[in-house]
Amino acid sequence: MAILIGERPAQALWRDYLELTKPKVVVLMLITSLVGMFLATRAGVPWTVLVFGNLGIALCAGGAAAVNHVVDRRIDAVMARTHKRPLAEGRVSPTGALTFALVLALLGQALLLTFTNPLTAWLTLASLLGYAVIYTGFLKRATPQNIVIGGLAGAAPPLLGWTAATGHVSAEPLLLVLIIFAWTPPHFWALAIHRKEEYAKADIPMLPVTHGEHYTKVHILLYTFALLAVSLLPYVIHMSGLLYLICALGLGARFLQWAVVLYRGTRPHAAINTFKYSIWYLFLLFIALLVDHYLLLNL
Ligand code: HEM
Ligand SMILES: CC(C)=CCC/C(C)=C/CC/C(C)=C/COP(=O)(O)OP(=O)(O)O
Repeated sequence: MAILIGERPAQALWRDYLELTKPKVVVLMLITSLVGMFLATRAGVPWTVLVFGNLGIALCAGGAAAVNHVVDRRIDAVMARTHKRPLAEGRVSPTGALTFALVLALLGQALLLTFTNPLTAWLTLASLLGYAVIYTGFLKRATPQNIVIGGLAGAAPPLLGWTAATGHVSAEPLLLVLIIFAWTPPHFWALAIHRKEEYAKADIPMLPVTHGEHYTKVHILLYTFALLAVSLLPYVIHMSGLLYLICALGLGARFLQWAVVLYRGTRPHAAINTFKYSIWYLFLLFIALLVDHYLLLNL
């Protein structure tokens, strides 16, 4: 029998707090930080860095996401996609969510400082503030380029993984950041086209609302071209081998195909399908980087 707290089952409470951390987004981020870590070294990554480094990054990202829920609770309540969120429906209070965010962020920072290095802790803190304060608190309501600039925070995890393993920044992880940076606009604007009316209703200046669908589709196409080009650079600088090149070309060509289908407007549901594909794309591209890395090491 479920234990009741007031009118609510106790179990729903932890689920609400988990939802605040945007767990699926954070899991994909963790895959990119793990790949950053593994690609950074020829020798293995120490298990403490692997476990507590990634946990630290995940806790800080989850903390940033919880702040996003607090700041956005009023607009979340207006949009169909987000109106059932814990703060939008009042199941979690802003104070409760902010306390939770603070605990996650402090725990994350403590783990990073203890098991990795100050550089990783600083860069993670910058990403946390970049998303929670600069993107959510300011850019989101200020400019249709919000997600392009704010995308840097979400793109950081491969760099965070790399610095956690090595203690320094270098060109290779910055290339991985660049890949996610170029991926973010097609990822988000495809969804924004699908949800255009909701963003307009919430008065958020997303690109399809301010500049129309056609303009947004052209930009998705351009960024997808740029993404395909940038995704080939790991091969060009001999960071990755032939297996990665083939995967990057195949995955990129498919992304481009979706961007063209979306641009032409010939298929129903093209926008949401492009958004869904973008998630598979990033996941598979980073898996390809990892598999290729270990293949190269064994050759
Ligand atoms: C500023 C940058 C970004 C913006 C504006 C953005 C926007 C969004 C939005 C609005 C959703 C929600 C879709 C929904 O609720 O149906 C979403 C979903 C998702 N995003 Fe992003 N995103 C960004 C960066 C990233 C990054 C860097 C990653 C991972 C590396 C990522 C991974 C995902 C995943 C996995 C989902 C699906 C979540 C689910 O099904 O619940 N996003 N994104
Ligand atoms: C430390 C570190 C790596 C920080 C990164 C933090 C993080 C979780 C970034 C996620 C990016 C994202 C999902 C943006 C969408 O926000 P939105 O407010 O536009 O979307 P929403 O309407 O679904 O809330």
